[in-house]
Amino acid sequence: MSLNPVVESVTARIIERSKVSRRRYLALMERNRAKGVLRPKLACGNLAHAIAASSPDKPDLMRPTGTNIGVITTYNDMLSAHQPYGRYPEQIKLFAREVGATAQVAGGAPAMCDGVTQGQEGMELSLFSRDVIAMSTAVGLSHGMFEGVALLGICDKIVPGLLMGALRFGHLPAMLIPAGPMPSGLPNKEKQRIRQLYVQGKVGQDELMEAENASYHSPGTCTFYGTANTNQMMVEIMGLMMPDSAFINPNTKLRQAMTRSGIHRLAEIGLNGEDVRPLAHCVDEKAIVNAAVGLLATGGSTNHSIHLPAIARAAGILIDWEDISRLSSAVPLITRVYPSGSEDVNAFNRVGGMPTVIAELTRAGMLHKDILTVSRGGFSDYARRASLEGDEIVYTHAKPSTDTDILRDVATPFRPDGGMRLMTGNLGRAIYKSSAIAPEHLTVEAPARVFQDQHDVITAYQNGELERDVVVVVRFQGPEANGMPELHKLTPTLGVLQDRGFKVALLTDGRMSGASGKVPAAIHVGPEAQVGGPIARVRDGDMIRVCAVTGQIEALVDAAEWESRKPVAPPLPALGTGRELFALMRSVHDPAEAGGSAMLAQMDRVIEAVGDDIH
Ligand SMILES: O=C(O)[C@H](O)[C@@H](O)[C@H](O)[C@H](O)COP(=O)(O)O
Ligand code: SF4
Repeated sequence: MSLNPVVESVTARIIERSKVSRRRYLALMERNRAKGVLRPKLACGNLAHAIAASSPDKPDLMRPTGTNIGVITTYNDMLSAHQPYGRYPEQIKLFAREVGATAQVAGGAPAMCDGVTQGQEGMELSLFSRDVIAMSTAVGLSHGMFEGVALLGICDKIVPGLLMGALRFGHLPAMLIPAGPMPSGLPNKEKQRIRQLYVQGKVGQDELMEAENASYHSPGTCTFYGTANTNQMMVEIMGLMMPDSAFINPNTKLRQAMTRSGIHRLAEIGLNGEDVRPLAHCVDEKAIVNAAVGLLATGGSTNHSIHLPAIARAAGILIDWEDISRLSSAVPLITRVYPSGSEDVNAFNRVGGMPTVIAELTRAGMLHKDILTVSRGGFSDYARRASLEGDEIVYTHAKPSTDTDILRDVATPFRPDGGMRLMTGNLGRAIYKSSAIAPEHLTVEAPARVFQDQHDVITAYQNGELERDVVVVVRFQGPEANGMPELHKLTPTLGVLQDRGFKVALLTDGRMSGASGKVPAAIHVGPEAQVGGPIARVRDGDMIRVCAVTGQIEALVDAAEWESRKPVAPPLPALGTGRELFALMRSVHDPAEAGGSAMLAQMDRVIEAVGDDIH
């Protein structure tokens, strides 16, 4: 099947828009390769420091012709998904030695668990922690000791941050090394039901705690299709991890075999390997479009409407929400995984998983087949299912889905269009995830109730003030205001109101979790309230229309009255829990649609100043 014309035209539009920035990016990566810091150029003192503690690998590390893999690890015990990484570096060193290579931990990067910080002050550090991760990745790789990079990360801001940092060392080949989802526990839908019972006072804290522990019960990624698992999908469909490696559970033989084969392959594609594949050439416009297509076809996290533009920017590629919306009009929704469906990622993987998704979308002409991947055979390798025969991984062609309630073919999709769209109107621009919304809720027109703090919404509910059709407006939640937190704690409360038959929608310049689902939400509204955006003009009682059918976010207020209104003044910045440390980033960031990064906003200024005078 030839390439879908919308995919083709959006790709062409992105290539055209990115011509200058992509040219400069590739020139800088060539400068890094030709004149940058690489192991053979280190002085004796530099090298001695780098290998002082690295017996028994010292002799190999002294050989400039070998392959030394730099590991960036984001291990900590806060993220169940990252807990398995604690043992990975020692395993990776062993696997590297098996093929005459070496590995060293180049550095670590922080990782925030958005589940631990959800509804807490720490969530206000979450989005900008992605920049900290990118810069930490750069600090590790700046040692210049490496011919290849192994990135250990899975969750929300971590994979985007790792890629943003590693792409600035795009002259080096790199690979994401996943660790996989935890085995299924209490079903996500049942967890959500018990949360709603708790909100209504029908179950107590002990029952809620028991349900939460039964849902989040062991090492591995949470099993809903949120931002973390959307990351895994995205990295796999970009060909930046080994084929069919995203959704294998931790602590299994296949998982360990996949890590081993990844490290062996990384030695082959490293700068001194026989099949060099620099990250800068793997992440091109077509790979970015493949990621966007995967996001839409699988009903992935709304956070990727921010992360994908940021990752693309780090590779000199410019995408916007119009690109995503245009693709969404052509890309069918072919998976339903919680919150868009009832089943979890383990079930998704069981019924066919990424190989079946990639095979199906490729067959339908929805994906670029000619992208450079870390796998030897190229993109077609990713339409293959991995299994173990003894200790060896064998690949077989992907099979059709075995459960069409979870995964379908393109000819019989859940929806003819993707799970996400751009919303516009007199309230600005926003993103709306439609894949998890029942058809009867796609248009909500109701009076506004305005808040400036998510916790006040729950208080208003508890005081019985929201028992009606309502558009809950939560503003001053943008990157400039307080770091653009997720407001996912509102989901159970708004879900209760919706279940009672009220027309309910959320409108916010903040974010929602990839795990948020059933309640209509127009999010990432820009310009944000903090910079005087129109959302700062909304008053209690204004009729607001949130319509995913027409793509509209509209304050139904007399035009002259609307134009005459002044934006309300911002609240004072919040201090405590380290939030004051991030004031720097809140003052210089890009808007959400351009990726919401403070680091990239400033980077682009210096790149613009240097222009083509790269040397
Ligand atoms: O974007 C995401 O996918 C979320 O940030 C997710 O990583 C977060 O952890 C949720 O908050 C978990 O869901 P609960 O908060 O419902 O447990
Ligand atoms: S998926 Fe979310 S809640 Fe689960 S470990 Fe990752 S960041 Fe934490």
